[in-house]
Amino acid sequence: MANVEDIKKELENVKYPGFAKSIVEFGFVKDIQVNGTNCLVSLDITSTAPEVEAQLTKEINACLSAIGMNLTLNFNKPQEAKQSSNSVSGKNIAPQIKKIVMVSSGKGGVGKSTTTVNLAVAAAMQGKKVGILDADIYGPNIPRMMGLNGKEVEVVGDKAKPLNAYGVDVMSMGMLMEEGQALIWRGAMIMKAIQQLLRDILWEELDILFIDMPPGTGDAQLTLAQSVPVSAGINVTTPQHVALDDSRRSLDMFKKLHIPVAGIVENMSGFICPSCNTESDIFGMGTCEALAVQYDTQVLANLPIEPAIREGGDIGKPIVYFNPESISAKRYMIAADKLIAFLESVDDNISNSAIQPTTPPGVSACSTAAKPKEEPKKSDESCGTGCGCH
Ligand SMILES: Nc1ncnc2c1ncn2[C@@H]1O[C@H](COP(=O)(O)OP(=O)(O)OP(=O)(O)O)[C@@H](O)[C@H]1O
Repeated sequence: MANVEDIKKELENVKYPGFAKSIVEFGFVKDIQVNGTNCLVSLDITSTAPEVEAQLTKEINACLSAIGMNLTLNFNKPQEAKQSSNSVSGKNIAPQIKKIVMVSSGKGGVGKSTTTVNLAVAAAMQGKKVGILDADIYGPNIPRMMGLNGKEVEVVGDKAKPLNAYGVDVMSMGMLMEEGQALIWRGAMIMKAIQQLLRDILWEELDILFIDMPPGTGDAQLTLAQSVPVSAGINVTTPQHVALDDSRRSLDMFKKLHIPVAGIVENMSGFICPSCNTESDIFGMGTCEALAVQYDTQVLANLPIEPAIREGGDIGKPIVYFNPESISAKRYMIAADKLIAFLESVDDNISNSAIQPTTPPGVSACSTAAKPKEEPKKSDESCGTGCGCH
């Protein structure tokens, strides 16, 4: 009859799936109890995968029945992470935020920060409690665009308080680091910084937190998706074909990270002449429509090149707040409205009401405000400034 030593010897022949070492060498065999021809083996394993447990059960059974033992196996394994949201790790390090919106672009300079600022202010103007996290470590422009450049961050205990402008809470890498520092940042540092910006900032209860990401599809995007459930992704692009190629990468990334796509913002789409206030096509307009169809999403807005948008960014006075009657402001308002409706549908249709643990089931952070009417000016005549209108 076999004793504990005999059984241990047999178990030395059982390799841990995928490795050359045995379960004994790994130290996974925690206890062996023998009672006549019955034995109880307890294993601590590191994998939650059911196939690992199944394979070990099969192999241990085979080798112990060969020496006439009846086996009872006990597995002690880690809890499987709940996959109730797109948060790959199942973690949510910022549960007081109901909806997180990742604003991304395939490449830099297409107007991602401008879009983030104006959409966030538009959502706040529609009654939402909104925040912006400027995670663009390579070019943290949000403080300037929100008129917060040079403002001191208040520290409470070991946490920092976001600043507020135009009803929006704002925190930026730019407010917390020395100038130029980010240029040497790589993978792990970016990941740590993003997690800290979510965990160590005193974010209040927010309906929507917009996150202005660094351009591209790298570590920052992955870290964010692994740290919090992201309810929606917005892709900002320009209508030129080369930008659209980058956009595809960005939209593919959303797909891979299981981030529902709220839509595409086609920025610098046409030109609004400051003299005659008419819109004309410069680089192409409307090319994102086909992209949206391809990715089963919508175009949230076509934003023209409008000098007032750039000026508003430069002096920290977002157009949507300071010039709400402008064509661009109205388009931002409609885009925010579409986004809010989308965020509601994420709750209703994608059945991920647990996407944010603090939102009780059935309660949405969002309501749909009345759509502002857009009244683009029609003009039959050129203003004579060469804007291209006719
Ligand atoms: N629709 C627009 N009309 C006029 N100017 C615009 C428009 N959109 C953006 N800009 C201007 O273009 C410049 C780049 O915009 P922004 O900083 O928002 O781009 P970004 O994609 O966030 O860039 P980065 O990759 O450097 O962070 C800014 O000066 C901004 O004011």
